[in-house]
Amino acid sequence: MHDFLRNLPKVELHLHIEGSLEPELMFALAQRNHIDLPYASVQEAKDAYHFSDLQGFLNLYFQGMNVLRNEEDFYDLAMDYFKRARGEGVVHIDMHFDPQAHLQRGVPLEVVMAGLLKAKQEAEETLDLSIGMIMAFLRDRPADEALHVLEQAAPYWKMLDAVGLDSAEQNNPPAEFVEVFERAKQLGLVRVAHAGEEGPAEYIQQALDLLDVQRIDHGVRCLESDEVVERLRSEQTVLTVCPLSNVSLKVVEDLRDHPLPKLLAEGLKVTISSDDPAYFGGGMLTNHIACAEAFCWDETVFRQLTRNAIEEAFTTQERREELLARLAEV
Ligand code: HPA
Ligand SMILES: [Zn+2]
Repeated sequence: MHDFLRNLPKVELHLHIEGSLEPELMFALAQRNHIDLPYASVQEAKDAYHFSDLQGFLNLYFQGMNVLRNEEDFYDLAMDYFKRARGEGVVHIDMHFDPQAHLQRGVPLEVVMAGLLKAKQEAEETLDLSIGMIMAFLRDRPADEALHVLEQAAPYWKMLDAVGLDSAEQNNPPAEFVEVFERAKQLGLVRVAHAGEEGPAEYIQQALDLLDVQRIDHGVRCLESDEVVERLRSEQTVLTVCPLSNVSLKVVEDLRDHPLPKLLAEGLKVTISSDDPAYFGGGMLTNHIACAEAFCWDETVFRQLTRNAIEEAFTTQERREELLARLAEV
């Protein structure tokens, strides 16, 4: 099974590139940029990665990314992850990034974009990896600020595959971001949103109705509403489920209690991603192996999940067909 899962042409639809910052690279960048870290060693950083909820994680996530200052740092961050993911058999990644988290620290959007776009181009040319770009807005910051960032990103609109919505979900409903997402739609940008991770099924409904999203990131709490499940099933809206993330952030107690099998049994379009692999115990392969063990899934299930992800990946029709052909050969 491990060999099969490694060889499976895995497609990751839900990955925060800032959450791929491994402690080793954090230390290297801290040294390069003369920044003091709150950890004495790589091991001490790893030991701190125990969370009781999403906010507990976000505090360390925003602190960790403080070492990212220059174009080269963003390039190194992304290339480091792309190479690691490719080594695990990943063939496509839709990458969220959080401009506001960098702008707040005085890092210009141009620096972020230049580093990430350079890494994307190099990965696509040399690693047999395709990369989608999702510019995410922080839902615990004012919607006005998000709108301003969207306008500021005008030189990059053509290079974005979608806009997203992330960060602390509870009490920050999609409804607050209607204007921002309407503007994105007017610009021809696809929309996605985190919903139903810590927040209620109602937020999934809002994301679909008010933000007109094409994907729901996480979405596991849809099971609390028959109406929302029916809607997701009939529209075959893809859910980007992140199993080890949900365990780390205590959305579920244990992977064996995870609603993934139930989501599949409900006929929903489920996929598997790693979310923030440096913080949640591993990347795509680790997530797949953990699911195989927890749910005793056979190859058929993983083929279906991978087919779902390929069909929904932000890439060309030609690349999707190529990846489907590769899936058929495994
Ligand atoms: O899992 C997450 N949820 C919400 N926001 C995030 N930003 C990075 N990771 C996450
Ligand atoms: Zn996420």
